Amino acid sequence: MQRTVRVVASAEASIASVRSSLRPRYLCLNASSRNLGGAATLGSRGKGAQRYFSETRHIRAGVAEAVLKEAATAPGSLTQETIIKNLDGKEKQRLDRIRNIGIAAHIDSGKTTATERVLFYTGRINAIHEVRGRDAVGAKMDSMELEREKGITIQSAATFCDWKKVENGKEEKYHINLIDTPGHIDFTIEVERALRVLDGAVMILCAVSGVQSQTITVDRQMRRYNIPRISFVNKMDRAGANPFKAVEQINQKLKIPAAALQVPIGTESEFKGVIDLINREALYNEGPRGETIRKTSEIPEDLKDLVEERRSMLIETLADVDDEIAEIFLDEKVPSPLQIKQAIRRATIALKFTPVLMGSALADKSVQPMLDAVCDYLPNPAEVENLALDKRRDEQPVKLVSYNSLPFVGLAFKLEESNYGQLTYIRVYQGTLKKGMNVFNARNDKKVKVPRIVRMHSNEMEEIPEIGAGEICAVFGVDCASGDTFTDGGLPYSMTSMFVPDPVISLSIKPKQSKDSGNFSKAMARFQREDPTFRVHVDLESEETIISGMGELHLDIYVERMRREYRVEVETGKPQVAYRETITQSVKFDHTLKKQTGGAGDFARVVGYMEPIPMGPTGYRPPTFREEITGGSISEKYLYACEKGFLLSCEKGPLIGHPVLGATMVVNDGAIHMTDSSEMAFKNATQQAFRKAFKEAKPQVLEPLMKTTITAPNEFQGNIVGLLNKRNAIINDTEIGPEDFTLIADCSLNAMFGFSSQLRAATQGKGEFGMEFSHYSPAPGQLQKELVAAHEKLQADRHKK
Ligand SMILES: Nc1nc2c(ncn2[C@@H]2O[C@H](COP(=O)(O)OP(=O)(O)OP(=O)(O)O)[C@@H](O)[C@H]2O)c(=O)[nH]1
Repeated sequence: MQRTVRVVASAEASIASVRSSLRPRYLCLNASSRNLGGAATLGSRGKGAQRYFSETRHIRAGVAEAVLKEAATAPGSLTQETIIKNLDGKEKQRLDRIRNIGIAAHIDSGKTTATERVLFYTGRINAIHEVRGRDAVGAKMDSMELEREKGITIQSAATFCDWKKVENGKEEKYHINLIDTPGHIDFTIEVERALRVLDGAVMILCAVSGVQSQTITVDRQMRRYNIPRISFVNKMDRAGANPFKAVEQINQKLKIPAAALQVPIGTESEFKGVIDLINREALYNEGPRGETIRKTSEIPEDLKDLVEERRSMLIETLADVDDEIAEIFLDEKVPSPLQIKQAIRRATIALKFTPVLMGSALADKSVQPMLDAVCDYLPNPAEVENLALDKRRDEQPVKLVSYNSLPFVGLAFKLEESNYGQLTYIRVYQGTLKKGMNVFNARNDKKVKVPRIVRMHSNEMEEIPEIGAGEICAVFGVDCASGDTFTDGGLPYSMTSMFVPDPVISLSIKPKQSKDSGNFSKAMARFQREDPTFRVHVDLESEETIISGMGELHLDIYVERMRREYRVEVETGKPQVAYRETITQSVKFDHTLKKQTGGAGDFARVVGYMEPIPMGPTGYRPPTFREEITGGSISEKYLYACEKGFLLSCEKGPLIGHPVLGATMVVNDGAIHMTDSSEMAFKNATQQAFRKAFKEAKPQVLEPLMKTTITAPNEFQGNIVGLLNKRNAIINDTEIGPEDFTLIADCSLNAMFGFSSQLRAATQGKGEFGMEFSHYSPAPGQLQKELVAAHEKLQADRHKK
């Protein structure tokens, strides 16, 4: 399990220290049977202790808070379990009934369609609208006009709902905060930031395609943030649906033990419902939109064997990942349904297992059992370890506790511009966020007042006076950047933010009419604030505004949003690839900068060598600078200037003006002049030495290779292999399914421009593809020559001007 709870040397000792800081009479609380919120129990200290008992009852809430406060401020003072055990009953129950979940999957698996059902069955919406449906309304969670038009999710959308789960004839209400994320890799940051703040996820798979390229990406992202997940095999109504193939693929390809909790009743258009393997019960959806679940213990005769076979497989898989089931299994006994459920919960939260459910969102089948599974098997906020870094204590990690009366700590994970100003999504990790409260931004210590708090329901909102720990909300009027931590000012905490991939593609952009430049700048500033993978900079040489992002679709969407939301028509240049430059051999340098133009001159001499850095596990490494000066020929401050000069040079390589990777510069000697040397002289000398040495070190242009996944009906395989061969792609894997095939290849990004339209033409619009940055690799010789020549011409033209 990666979500290790930091077991502290002695939790009890810490409790003792907290207690000793309290007045002595509190010692009557028994450490082993502390029940701070419930009835305080009497210690074994006899009558003296008894005398204090009644007093303690009055202040026990205070003690609870003191212990918890200490737990939250002293790094590693208590284990998460101890803290949770000590939460008072009400608080425990509140947390127990909260689930913060995300829905993530490959493109078009049915995330939005499934979310629409969830909202309908939980009573959040009164009617179901389909993605690209005939009623032209569009699904609730695809609220952006562009999303509805294109039928894709571009931005993640947050909502919440209450699900009434029936357990043993009793209704239990769960509050679910839910984020629907986009499937396209171009919008991957939306998945990253959602997973960063969620406690669990539903991974949706297509019953026909099983694990697809983006499922693998999503799997990686879930692992990055230690997110427990349940799996939902959707589209069981489609021809060729096979949920067990999907289960097998989760085991094999994602390498996470998985087992089905259900078997389908009927397949394809005859798909009627599922059999719950744990209770051996058939579940049928009834009513116009499948809103009623009819449960019966009558299992269709032809499915009885399959039910027993799959039930045994479930128990066997659990025995591999859960000790309690392993023991029962070894004793050749059969676990009870309750034992199975508890084991699934334990193993899922421990990231050792994923339970697989199945259904068809579009056909309104078997979505409710998936919601039950969210409540049954995904963790509540108190069961997830969330850490902050304590700035006072050398950034040591501290556990945050989802307890309402602790000091507030929250993370701003997403920004969005709305009609009422900037909306900031916040996950409250600890404490309570109240309207009108002052919060502090841990990045810059700025104090901001929270004027309004809302709960988001896609693009609608509901104003609330406060929000407790473990919840997700949005606030207005709080100026910050994505990933900022907020506290109540008392705790010097900051939380680590999400992983932000580097952009791979850029293009120049400018408004067609100069009158639009105000709105153009506004749009740029907003998009950049909202999306950390969208970058904007002005190229100092060409004076052009350059936007960079994750792919053509990503940038196209922003250009389109500029037109629609800001009424700015823009001109864009040809998309440019984010090339890099490197060297392939070691060279020595000995460079002197000497200028004597009357008055004070400039003097700096730098001696050393430049060499390639060996590749790291993820490829070329960032450039590094080292000094190996002996005898103090260059002083510390000038060496610092040398390093600055080197790093500056690496931002724009000498070959084609792109950043440098995989090169190290070592300065091991030099000379200074008593009056003429300066930091500026050493910086410039290093830059000049770098340019010369770089060109001598057999430099190379590197191009990004993209892991490209293409799926299309089998009959088009030949066409697609032809298209890829033309692009010199390296095909790494081909998988042929009953209808479709999937091909995984490494392609140069440069060769993939315009591929989407060619793929459409070659597959009658039935092919799909996705690209994701894989690694940098030397560009083909001819391309390198062309790029260098083009860069030289550009430089010469600029000089002429
Ligand atoms: N046959 C069938 N089609 C479905 C099912 N669920 C969704 N679809 C269809 O699959 C397509 C994609 O559905 P979405 O809900 O937009 O999928 P998504 O995963 O949210 O898509 P992105 O966010 O763009 O990746 C739509 O045309 C849906 O109608 C299902 O259970 N069965």
